[in-house]
Amino acid sequence: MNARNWSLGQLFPGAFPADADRSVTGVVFDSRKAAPGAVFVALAGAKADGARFIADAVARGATAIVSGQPRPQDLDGAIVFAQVGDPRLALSLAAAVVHPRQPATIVAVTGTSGKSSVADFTRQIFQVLGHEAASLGTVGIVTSKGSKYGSLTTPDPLSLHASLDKLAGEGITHLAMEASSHGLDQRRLDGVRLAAGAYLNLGRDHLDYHPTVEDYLDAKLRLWDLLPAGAPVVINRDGAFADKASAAAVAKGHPIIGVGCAGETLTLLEVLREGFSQRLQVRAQGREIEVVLPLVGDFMAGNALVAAGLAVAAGEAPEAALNALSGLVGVPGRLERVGSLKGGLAVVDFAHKPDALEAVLATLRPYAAGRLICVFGCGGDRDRGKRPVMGQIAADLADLAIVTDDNPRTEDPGAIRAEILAASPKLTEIGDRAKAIRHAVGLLGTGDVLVVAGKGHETGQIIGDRTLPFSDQDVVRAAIAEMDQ
Ligand SMILES: CC(=O)N[C@H]1[C@@H](OP(=O)(O)OP(=O)(O)OC[C@H]2O[C@@H](n3ccc(=O)[nH]c3=O)[C@H](O)[C@@H]2O)O[C@H](CO)[C@@H](O)[C@@H]1O[C@H](C)C(=O)N[C@@H](C)C(=O)N[C@H](CCC(=O)O)C(=O)O
Ligand SMILES: Nc1ncnc2c1ncn2[C@@H]1O[C@H](COP(=O)(O)OP(=O)(O)OP(=O)(O)O)[C@@H](O)[C@H]1O
Ligand SMILES: N[C@H](CCC[C@H](N)C(=O)O)C(=O)O
Ligand SMILES: [Mg+2]
Repeated sequence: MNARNWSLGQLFPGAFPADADRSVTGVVFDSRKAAPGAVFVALAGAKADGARFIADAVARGATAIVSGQPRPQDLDGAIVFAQVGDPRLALSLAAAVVHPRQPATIVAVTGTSGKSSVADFTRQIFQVLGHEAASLGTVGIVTSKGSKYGSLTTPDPLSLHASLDKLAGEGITHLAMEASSHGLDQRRLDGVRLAAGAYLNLGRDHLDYHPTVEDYLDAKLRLWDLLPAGAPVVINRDGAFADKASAAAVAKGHPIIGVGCAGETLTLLEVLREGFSQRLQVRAQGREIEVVLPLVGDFMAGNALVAAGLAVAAGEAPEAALNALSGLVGVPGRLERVGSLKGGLAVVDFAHKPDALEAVLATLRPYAAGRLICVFGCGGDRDRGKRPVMGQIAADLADLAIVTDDNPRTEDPGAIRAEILAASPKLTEIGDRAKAIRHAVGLLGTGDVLVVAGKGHETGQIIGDRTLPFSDQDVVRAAIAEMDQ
């Protein structure tokens, strides 16, 4: 809770006409965090209705309530109360008042796959071009001074605005952030002053939360509503549903920076694979520019161009943005080459959804003169429908696919594996993730490539409500060290 006070009129303009001058000590949306004098915003959530916790917030000292529902009849008369149409929006706007500073230039990227990579690459481009830059998303907050891990891709509005305020205070002028579909749907970014947005692609994910794919796409395209009039939008023209994303941007009057093979602003003309790098020919402003991208994979080239597009949207010269790509460093746990054993290569990747698994296996296939081996699983308490789909992809695209556990959370790990294994008799099963990885490393021989997919940068395995320390990279390295005798 912050030391200073705010008036309710400042925090929630128009919501408390009679009590606008009343001051509160802070804003909370979780009753358990309510301190004396706070305003509690009751949110209708996926698991619970926040209105049920109004009494709890008051018992802990809250003196004002904002809710989507009418005033509870038994609420103490001394407590001020406002009913608003969209409590999540009200919360986000209030969070931006409580934590007022933001980096001057903030860009956001949405899409099913590649957001973390694009946010990181955009930060790197901004840094190369001389700006104090940060990125914020699944891998946490990253600046030139280091990184701080956070558990959500798009944090809740109070944490998000506290971070933006702190970054601005530290002198960060440029920020690239991820906009998850949950974050957009739940209005977590509505108080962020964005300069530009980007759309990558759309595949199957989060259908446990979004009722349909259309609803999922609509949530992503809310990003355009958050941009000021005339702010540019970067579209990966090669991504699924790019036409819909661009039609929605045009309808809202946003100019488009199209990138990719079908892009009109940064046009990818040719890609030549050179070991673990690739040589890109890109046309920008009528000129052909050659970029040596020190990263593997067609989709990483696409991500890099979206990042360059965001830098252009933020006012950088296209050629300068493209030239900065030659110094890009890969993101932890995204096609990360961890080690080699007996002429075989081990890679760790964050693919935990069908499109990503398909893309990563297709990307690694040309590197596998021998066998392509895949160890993967599916998270518990997440979209069940993707399990057999991922099982089929692994069976089709890998020579050997081992199904293992990946954050079973509150589900029965064996039951999750069974849903994946049902896709194909070709799949094998080793439940314990460390054992599965060790077994796969032991199979490596000349020309083989092993990809351990699903956890990427994660440092824990979530079993029940406990998170046990676990790192795919550490297990791979330890297995290699043990077997490389
Ligand atoms: C499904 C989902 O998105 N849930 C998020 C949502 O919680 P919710 O509002 O649905 O919470 P709820 O449990 O139903 O409770 C409703 C309200 O009652 C309040 N409450 C609850 C208990 C109590 O005693 N008192 C009280 O006041 C809660 O604080 C909440 O405000 O809003 C919370 C605050 O913003 C989030 O922390 C929470 O994320 C949960 C932990 C989560 O796991 N989210 C994941 C699925 C997520 O958001 N993932 C995306 C995408 C990831 C990606 O693909 O990259 C992300 O951005 O990370
Ligand atoms: N443009 C892309 N198209 C398809 N797959 C991709 C793309 N970019 C990355 N991937 C795959 O998706 C995985 C996750 O990449 P990244 O973390 O950059 O995406 P994300 O959108 O942030 O994912 P999440 O929503 O899970 O945080 C990568 O490890 C890779 O397997
Ligand atoms: N942000 C994603 C990450 C999933 C990572 C994967 N390891 C899993 O647990 O399914 C989610 O929370 O759905
Ligand atoms: Mg991410």
